[in-house]
Amino acid sequence: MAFVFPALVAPRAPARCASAARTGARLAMQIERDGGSATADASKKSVMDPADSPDGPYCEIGAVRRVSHLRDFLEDLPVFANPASGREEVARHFVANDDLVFKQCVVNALKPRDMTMYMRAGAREQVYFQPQEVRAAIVSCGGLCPGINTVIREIVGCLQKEYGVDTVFGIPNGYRGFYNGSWKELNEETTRGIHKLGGSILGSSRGGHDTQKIVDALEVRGINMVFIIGGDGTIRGADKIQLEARRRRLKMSVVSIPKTIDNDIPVIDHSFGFNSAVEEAQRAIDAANVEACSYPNGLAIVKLMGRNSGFIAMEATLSSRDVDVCLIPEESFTLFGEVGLYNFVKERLNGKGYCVIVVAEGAGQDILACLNDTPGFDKSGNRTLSDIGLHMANEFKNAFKQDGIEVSLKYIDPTYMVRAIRANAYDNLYCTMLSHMAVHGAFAGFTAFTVGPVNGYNVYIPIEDVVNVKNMVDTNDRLWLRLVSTTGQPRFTPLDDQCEIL
Ligand SMILES: Nc1ncnc2c1ncn2[C@@H]1O[C@H](COP(=O)(O)OP(=O)(O)O)[C@@H](O)[C@H]1O
Ligand SMILES: O=P(O)(O)OC[C@H]1O[C@](O)(COP(=O)(O)O)[C@@H](O)[C@@H]1O
Ligand SMILES: [Mg+2]
Repeated sequence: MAFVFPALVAPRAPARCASAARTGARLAMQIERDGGSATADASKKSVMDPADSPDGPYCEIGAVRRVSHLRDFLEDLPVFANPASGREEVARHFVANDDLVFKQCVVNALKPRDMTMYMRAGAREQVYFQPQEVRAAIVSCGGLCPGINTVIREIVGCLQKEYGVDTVFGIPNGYRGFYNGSWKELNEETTRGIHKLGGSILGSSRGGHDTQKIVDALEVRGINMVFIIGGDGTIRGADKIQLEARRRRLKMSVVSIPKTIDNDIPVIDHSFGFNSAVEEAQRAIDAANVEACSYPNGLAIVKLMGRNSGFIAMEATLSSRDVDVCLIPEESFTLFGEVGLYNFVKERLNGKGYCVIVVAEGAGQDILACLNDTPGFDKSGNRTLSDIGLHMANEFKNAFKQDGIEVSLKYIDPTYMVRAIRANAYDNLYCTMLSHMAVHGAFAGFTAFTVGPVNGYNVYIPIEDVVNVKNMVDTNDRLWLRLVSTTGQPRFTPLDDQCEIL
């Protein structure tokens, strides 16, 4: 089978391409030989000369991000036909292991292209589990996020309805529940209607990850598919579980379903629940706007979640358009001084008559760090944040009083209200696709992977690609620049500091 990419016109390749076509062909063969668990590592970049391309137009080959397969450490693993093979309407949508999705889809024909490719997610023709042997477990960890229940429901639904699996357990209260809690059987009945609920029917927690105890519990109960819903911390925990399962040579697919309200997981387009959160955050901004414009010198501050990444604040601001200033962790600011926020607020009150500020909870932590002696940490080891919104409100209240200016100041903190809602229609659909893809990946024998959309296509991503990098707002990107042009906010840092940051 030829390994052919959709034609992508690019400049004629330089001389180094002479052996590249051979490398490409080698890569194609390797993928084929491995039954599709694509084996090229990230360093294997190569370029195919147009003259050598069987397809005519120029194409480039390389950098397929490999997803681990159980066969990598278990020899002679039996392979079976997908139980849905007999259903023509399903079988025609089987995804081949050499179907790939480019990470970078917008290219400049004259510039080098990031050739990273991910394996397209979806049901495979060949599977490595028989439905009757599967014993699956689902756990949710870390902070809540709209859509967790939809994910739980859809994993159960896909396992049981699409593949005919009997046994699916729900693990209570996060990682600790594997070894310290009563597991609950999940099925159509116990998951009916849960996609309309916020939170997680399984419960969640921070801390409590004990790799040995978790894998012991999984081994004792004969679990061979583990679906782990959680954010960056959870994914690091999932990585440890899969490594230990591999060390013990267990036939166990460990699958991460990325969850975060903060949208801080890299590679994927955005995380589930984020859309619902932005929608809900706007309600708080609406309220702030009404309060601010209804009183003389109305000033409203809305604090939104976003520990290290200000995506919710940025997108809620951009979609609301009623915001004067948006502050995110990615851009430092000063409250006072010539270029400080306070002066800008005064200008808006003088000009427009009122002012609305949106602040992500992780913004301005450097300002607060000077006031706190020792930083705190939660049970997962995340630094606990001081309340920047409240601090700003108090500081401004005092400053206005000192300046003899009467203001009507309202501080709105809807953080948990934004996080605890049910998923909206968009996220319910997103979670459905995501969960089904996770199940298909596990049945196909893949492990140590996470799943999510890249350029709109669901793909399987090696866990190692997402564990140590955070997705953050790029303040040089056009989305942030658009926000700045909407709000008209300047940089609230002295020019010297700006140079340092740049
Ligand atoms: N480095 C790590 N190794 C193992 N487990 C971890 C690690 N970091 C976090 N965890 C576990 O993952 C779970 C969730 O992590 P947390 O940071 O609270 O939320 P999130 O996964 O949403 O980022 C917790 O049970 C925590 O103990
Ligand atoms: O639930 P807690 O412990 O109060 O934590 C709040 C934190 O959880 C989050 O909502 C999400 O954090 P995680 O995705 O890491 O779980 C952050 O935005 C916020 O800082
Ligand atoms: Mg986290």
